[in-house]
Amino acid sequence: MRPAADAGPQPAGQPARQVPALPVAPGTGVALGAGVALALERASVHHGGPRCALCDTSVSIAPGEQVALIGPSGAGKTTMLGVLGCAVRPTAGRVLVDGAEPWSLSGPALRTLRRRLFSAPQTPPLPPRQRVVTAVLAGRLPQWSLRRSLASLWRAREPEIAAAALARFSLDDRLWSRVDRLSGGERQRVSLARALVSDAGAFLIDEPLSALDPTLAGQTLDVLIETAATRGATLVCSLHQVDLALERFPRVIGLRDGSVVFDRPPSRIGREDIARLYLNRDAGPSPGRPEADVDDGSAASRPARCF
Ligand SMILES: Nc1ncnc2c1ncn2[C@@H]1O[C@H](COP(=O)(O)OP(=O)(O)OP(=O)(O)O)[C@@H](O)[C@H]1O
Repeated sequence: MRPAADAGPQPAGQPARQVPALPVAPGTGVALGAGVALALERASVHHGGPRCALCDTSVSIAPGEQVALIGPSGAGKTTMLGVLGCAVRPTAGRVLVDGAEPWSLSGPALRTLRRRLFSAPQTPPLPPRQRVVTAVLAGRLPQWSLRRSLASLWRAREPEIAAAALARFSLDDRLWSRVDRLSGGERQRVSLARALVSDAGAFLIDEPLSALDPTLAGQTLDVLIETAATRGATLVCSLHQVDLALERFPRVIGLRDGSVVFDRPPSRIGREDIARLYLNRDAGPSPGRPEADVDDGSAASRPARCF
């Protein structure tokens, strides 16, 4: 693993730039690097209709563990991340964060617990007219007082911290740009830079690579993985890039129809497992569809590398 200070993505063939290490958040009372334990116990979520978006699901994620969530559209990945991030309340079952049941806590205790979690949604909620520096430093709001947060809207505090985070994503030259002057991929990385400036013990990241080209996607994922590993933070990341999930994560959970189909290391996930996970049951088999790639018998024992 590369050291945190020089791990930012670099264009191929160019010498590595010197990137300052991220300063540590002072005085928050939250130990940087203390990973958060996350668990679902027979958790279900109904978003209103009869179908469950998450169906009687149990998983246990140790502090500092790195887990990829994969599965077809509508499988329940965002819903699972929402439940783990205490944004979505399970309609049945329990979620546990560091052993505590968030939905039974008082308001202030729940807010304290949520500070331990950093959730990055699929579509970054970045105000278009905001400066990038302000957008990134929003990742520090949970650890700032109200007064300091309001003051930061007027004048950016600690811009060097935002600059260091942006540098990890090769965006340091965009520090003072307006958000609406960024490309979709730049906006996505600005949103991820928020995770780097936060002192959360768990990163729950929903499809962080959807707007990125393949090279940037790999580099960006590496920054997230290295940052989490360096801090000992827990990382749960939903991905549609199955190859990257299998290459970069030690544990991969396959979700389909709100249920866990498999939950194991990539070395024990075969092409057949991937093909079944993504099987489109509305259409019959045809050449080029996932099941056509599966070798009968031996496929399940080989790591999948077919997407
Ligand atoms: N707010 C909502 N109201 C009603 N149904 C919802 C809501 N959010 C999600 N769903 C439904 O819950 C199911 C799971 O959705 P979810 O967004 O968790 O899937 P996903 O695996 O993240 O999908 P994608 O890969 O397309 O982002 C889907 O059937 C979806 O239509």
